[in-house]
Amino acid sequence: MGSSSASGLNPQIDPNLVLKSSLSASAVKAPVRVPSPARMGFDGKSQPKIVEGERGYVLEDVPHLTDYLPDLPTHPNPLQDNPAYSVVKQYFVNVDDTVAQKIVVHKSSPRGTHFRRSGPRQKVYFESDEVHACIVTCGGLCPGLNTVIREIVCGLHHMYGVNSVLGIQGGYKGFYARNTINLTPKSVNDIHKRGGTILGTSRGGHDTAKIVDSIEDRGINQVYIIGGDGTQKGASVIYEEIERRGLKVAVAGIPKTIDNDIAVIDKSFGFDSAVEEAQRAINAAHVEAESVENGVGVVKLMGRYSGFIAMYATLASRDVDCCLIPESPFYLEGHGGLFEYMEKRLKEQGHMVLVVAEGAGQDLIAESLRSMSVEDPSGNKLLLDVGLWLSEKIRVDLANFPIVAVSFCKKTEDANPTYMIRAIPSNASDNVYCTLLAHSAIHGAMAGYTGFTTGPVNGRHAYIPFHRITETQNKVVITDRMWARLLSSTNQPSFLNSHIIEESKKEEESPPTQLLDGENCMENGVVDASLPEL
Ligand SMILES: Nc1ncnc2c1ncn2[C@@H]1O[C@H](COP(=O)(O)OP(=O)(O)OP(=O)(O)O)[C@@H](O)[C@H]1O
Ligand SMILES: O=P(O)(O)OC[C@H]1O[C@](O)(CO)[C@@H](O)[C@@H]1O
Ligand SMILES: [Mg+2]
Repeated sequence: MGSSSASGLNPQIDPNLVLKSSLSASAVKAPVRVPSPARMGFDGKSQPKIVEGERGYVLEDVPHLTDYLPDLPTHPNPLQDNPAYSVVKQYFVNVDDTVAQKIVVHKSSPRGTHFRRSGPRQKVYFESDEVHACIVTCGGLCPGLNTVIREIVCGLHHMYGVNSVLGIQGGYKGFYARNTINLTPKSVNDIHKRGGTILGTSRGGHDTAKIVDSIEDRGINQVYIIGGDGTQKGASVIYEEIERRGLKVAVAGIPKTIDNDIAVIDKSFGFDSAVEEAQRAINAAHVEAESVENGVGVVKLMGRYSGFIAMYATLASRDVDCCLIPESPFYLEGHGGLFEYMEKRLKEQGHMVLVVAEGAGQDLIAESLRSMSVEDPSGNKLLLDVGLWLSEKIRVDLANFPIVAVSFCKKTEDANPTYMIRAIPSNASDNVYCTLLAHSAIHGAMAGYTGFTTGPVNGRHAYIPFHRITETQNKVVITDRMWARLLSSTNQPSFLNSHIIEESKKEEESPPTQLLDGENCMENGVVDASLPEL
């Protein structure tokens, strides 16, 4: 059965590659529960695992259990005997396969950054009946959470014969403050048809030591963590503590964010569903606005720091006259301001629809309300209600504008579908995407990878080190072509003077994350990752 072939880097890796971190040389020898400083820096954080190859090739690799437990035995992957999968030619991913972060290159470009390709490996590091997995969902809701839960449970069972999967209830704090539930293919069979998460979720309450104690006490050896940027930061410290304690426990993150603000990956699950649902709210606001003289519909959508939902909902709808997002500062009065544009628009067509991301204009509102900054239990800034504020401003202040009829803004609708768009079940394409994410995470954990997040990079699923997706946030680049498309489709002002545009262009000249760099991914659009291959 078991052959102990694995080292921190895959043993079959291209010999031309040069290992930059010191992991294999200094890895701890003892097999179980040995505190392992091997890849830890002085601050107790894992060091990035960088491998360099020819012509500027760089692999930003993810940790492997054998980095700190070098003598772990391997086992043949049970998928090779699975009638559904064994027919596939080359079902197993080659150990040297990596996914390029940049796909738009020039003749003389270096080969650039790569991530390890996800998918099933020939050898696995867990036997079926040895696996005790758990799943936790943290942060805000997002369409597709239940689908990911379902597919982890069913995938582990059907592909790897795993029967022990625990659901941790109520987010991170559930590890030490709540009972667990057993998840079986039968119990999760229909959950993808429901919104929310059957496990419950929460913000705050991340106590690393207590969480890892609970993992150890319960004998859990695969931890699947579904959540946004905060959750992935939490997953990273859990992984570090597990490595420090020398436990054979794989930690796999599955990125969840309705705002699509997670860097590196093409698109987050639930985003498409949310944009689709937002169309209904925009339609409703349009019908209302159109039905009265000078009617204005204000639709507030989610997007704390990133305006992707608002931007895509606007681009898709064609009924929106102005889209306001956190990345694009705006002002109300004076030349080039919102009110001037609204006057013009209302004179032209007698009604208008504004889409506003909840994080837009926060400075403006704070100025006018002189409010205090408050945080939620996870430390996220609580936002002031831009929808309500803007509707009120329009109702009161814009009515004083000289050219506008007295009846102006008699009716200003503040449609607030903010929470509506995240409580729905995922749509068809998100469902398929969630399945691939779940499978990808399972294959990675079974193959002994740990401390990773999984997601599509240019349409191919990859294992990405935690720090790569937590160090920056994905944002709409307002000097990029996608935002220009939006401006040209709504005809709204850019609210920027040429000086600001030049400054922001300069800022973006430093190497950005993949999604900040328009050239990588459909001109800073969202790559269609609905049917990527593992
Ligand atoms: N830096 C951090 N270190 C450890 N845990 C963290 C960190 N930041 C956030 N967390 C934990 O992660 C969980 C989720 O964080 P948060 O509420 O910010 O949601 P999120 O994962 O970012 O999702 P959303 O997209 O909904 O904001 C919380 O339990 C929080 O305590
Ligand atoms: O009200 P809650 O649950 O804290 O979540 C609101 C936040 O969650 C998000 O949807 C992120 O998941 C943000 O867009 C929004 O600001
Ligand atoms: Mg967050």
